[in-house]
Amino acid sequence: MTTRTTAPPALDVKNVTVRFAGLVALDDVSFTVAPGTLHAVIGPNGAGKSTCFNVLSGLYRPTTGTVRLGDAELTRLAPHRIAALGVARTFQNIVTTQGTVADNLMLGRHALSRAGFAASALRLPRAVREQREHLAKAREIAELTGLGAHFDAPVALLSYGDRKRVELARALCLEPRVLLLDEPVAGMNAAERIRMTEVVREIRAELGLSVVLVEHDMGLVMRLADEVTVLDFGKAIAHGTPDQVRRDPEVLRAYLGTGTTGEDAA
Ligand SMILES: Nc1ncnc2c1ncn2[C@@H]1O[C@H](COP(=O)(O)OP(=O)(O)OP(=O)(O)O)[C@@H](O)[C@H]1O
Repeated sequence: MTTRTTAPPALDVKNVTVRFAGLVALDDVSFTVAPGTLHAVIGPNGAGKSTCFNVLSGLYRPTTGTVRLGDAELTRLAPHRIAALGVARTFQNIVTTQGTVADNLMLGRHALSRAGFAASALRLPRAVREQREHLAKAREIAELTGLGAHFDAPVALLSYGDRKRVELARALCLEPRVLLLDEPVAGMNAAERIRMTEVVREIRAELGLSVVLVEHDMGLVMRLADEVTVLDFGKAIAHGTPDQVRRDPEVLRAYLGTGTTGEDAA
């Protein structure tokens, strides 16, 4: 896998508010994901984490506020335009059980294809060459995410942990500069969580991309995050390193107020 030499631009979330009818799901939220860092967004249930992710990936338009990736304003772009600027996301719920691992990763390469449909269908030399290059890249990403041995296997036959990593690998096939990880270990057993933690570490080291992580598993957040933003009732109540936020009185109040404590809730 080629290691990226240029750092991704900063991702800047500025004064973002999202209103649904009378409800304020995000209330004037600002934070910056510094280039090449892993930034976690945590908070109790209903705090606004998914809303925040949906704004970053373009599924929701904020009522006010902006999201910028370097010089590019993402705020009003459609999801596929945001993806084309190098922001890829995973989804909390695994959506695919169709096809092989290779098929799914090639879907992730689709947005990067230059040869048109007709050229591919006619198997013109340029299209054939491009297809071969995409397949080689997909195989590299499968290796990096621990799926190399399953490259030609049907996804439906894989374990839950492996399928979650197919979802991650599919997003990586877009060669993103920023990866949005939506609860990557949800529903996993302890061994699968450890494996996913290792893989996230490896992709960061190898690809140098920025990662935004929404995750309920506080152990994972504390092990992986460089910086954490804590949401509560739509407001950002704390920012800092994992150590700083875990000792922040406002954060403790937010979690204790929901009846959850310790490392298993976010
Ligand atoms: N499409 C929507 N329409 C109306 N209200 C919504 C919508 N999406 C989210 N909300 C509300 O916005 C608030 C924030 O929800 P959100 O799903 O962002 O929280 P969350 O932190 O991701 O919660 P969880 O940890 O339970 O997934 C909640 O009160 C939720 O009911």
